[in-house]
Amino acid sequence: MQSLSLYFTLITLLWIYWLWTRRKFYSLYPFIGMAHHLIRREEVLAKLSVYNQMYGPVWCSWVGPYPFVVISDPVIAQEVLLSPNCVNKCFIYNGLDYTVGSSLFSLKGIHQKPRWSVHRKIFNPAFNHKILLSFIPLFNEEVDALVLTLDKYAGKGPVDLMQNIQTYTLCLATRTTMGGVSIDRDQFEKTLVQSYQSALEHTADVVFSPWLKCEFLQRMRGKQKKYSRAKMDINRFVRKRLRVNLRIALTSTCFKLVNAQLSTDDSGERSPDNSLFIDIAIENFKCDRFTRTSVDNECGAIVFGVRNASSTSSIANFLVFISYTQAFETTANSIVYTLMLLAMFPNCQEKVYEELLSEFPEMGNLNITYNNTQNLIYMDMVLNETMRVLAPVPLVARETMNDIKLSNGVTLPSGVQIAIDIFNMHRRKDIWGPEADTFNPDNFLSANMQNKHSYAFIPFTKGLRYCIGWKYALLSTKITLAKLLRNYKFTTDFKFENLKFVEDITLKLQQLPLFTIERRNE
Ligand code: HEM
Repeated sequence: MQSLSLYFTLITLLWIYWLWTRRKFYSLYPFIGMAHHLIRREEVLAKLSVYNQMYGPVWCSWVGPYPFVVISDPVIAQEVLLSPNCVNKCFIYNGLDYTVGSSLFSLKGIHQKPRWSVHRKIFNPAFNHKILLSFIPLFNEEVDALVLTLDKYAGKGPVDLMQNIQTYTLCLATRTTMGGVSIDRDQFEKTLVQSYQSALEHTADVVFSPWLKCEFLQRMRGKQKKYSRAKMDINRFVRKRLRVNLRIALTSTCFKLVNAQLSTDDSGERSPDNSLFIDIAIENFKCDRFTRTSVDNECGAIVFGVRNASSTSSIANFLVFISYTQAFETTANSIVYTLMLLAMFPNCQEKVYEELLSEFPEMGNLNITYNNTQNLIYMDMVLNETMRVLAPVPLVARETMNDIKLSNGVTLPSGVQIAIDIFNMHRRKDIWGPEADTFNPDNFLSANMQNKHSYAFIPFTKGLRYCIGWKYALLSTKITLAKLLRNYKFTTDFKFENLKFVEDITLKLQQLPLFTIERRNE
């Protein structure tokens, strides 16, 4: 017996040695695979890049017991993103269900209960072109308020823009998804944006280090109080807004019923393709297609990702995550990162400014229209290049529901996890040229885009589960950038080469550069 266990120990040690020494596996450890790389989030993207160089654009490893295929090849990414067998998100997103509650972002499309496709169909109309156009006056109004705020910093020392821009995009997200009522910006700035930051930090912790769901560990790290205060603030705010909107909706239903008895005229009714996100959620609640929890989760998630407070008492229940991130954090990041890159590459900033001067020759409060945004061709190139070189969501992940046969001859069995490494795919030198790692808006000249695969650039992903808010994000970002860059010049001492990236579900910078802002006189 003793010699048998000695024999097995020897075999195991030899096996570990073999894995260790073979170049192919030299850093993918047995038993845990690449799980240890997820703990230090500032290393994830750089490590994936090393593995991509070693194994090519499609390779496989393990995260604990889960087989993980990592893809940075546009052709294979397209096959995965278009496959109905890959519509489910990977197990890592379970961390979101834990903190946010299930929302469109993490819902599954499993065969018996295709909840994701049902919710997606219901919400698509809230993001249609007509609705988007109706938001333009509100976008203009909010940027004007932002410009007033930035005036305080013009001509003064270096400033951190992120807090101001996040407050701004949070106001926008709230007003456009939860109804156009005006917002108390001071309250947003002092409490909500900070609460959101804490909540987001906690969500990233839970997603990448699931053991941090343990309340005891949170307490040991001294973060429990901060997180629960954040969740209370956010929950209070969302519930207040929901209560007001529900009250208005239910009152208007009563009015409609009374009116219907008095007359058959229903001209006051809002057409279904002209409804806000919250209206759609509430309509579905009234006709029993959504539960009250679904309304809470979907509205909370689209703005904040807040989970139903009564459903669980754990510290992380209803914390913030990704759709909240989607609705305003990714948008805020894209705006600040574009300003940052233009500050680092002043020639590009001058080209944007010249384009803006010819579109808006007059100084003062601009009223930017949809047509104006369509004329800003160079601005489009700059925005695309920002999202190429700094992919706002660097990784997305799926799980196969059935076997799927890829065009490279590989069959992925059901239950395999797939990560699409958008960050490194956007920087592949064989696709984007030898300067792929630097910022050059000319990459998006139509002549340079002609021979590129349509999935080589996917900041909002493509395929079945592409970002529902992509047009909203692009339009609001363009209007914001146009007003800011027409009014101010941005500079920074920070160098592009010194940027260090953190995979925090969205792309973060280890150190965010400070900006100097100067008013333009022309
Ligand atoms: C620059 C801004 C944005 C970027 C880069 C972005 C990017 C993305 C990406 C990459 C995904 C796919 C995630 C995955 O497959 O795992 C996604 C999904 C999603 N996004 Fe966005 N997003 C942005 C803004 C927004 C906005 C403004 C909203 C809402 C108003 C939004 C709502 C959503 C939702 C609900 C999903 C899940 C869709 C589904 O699974 O059917 N996003 N986004």
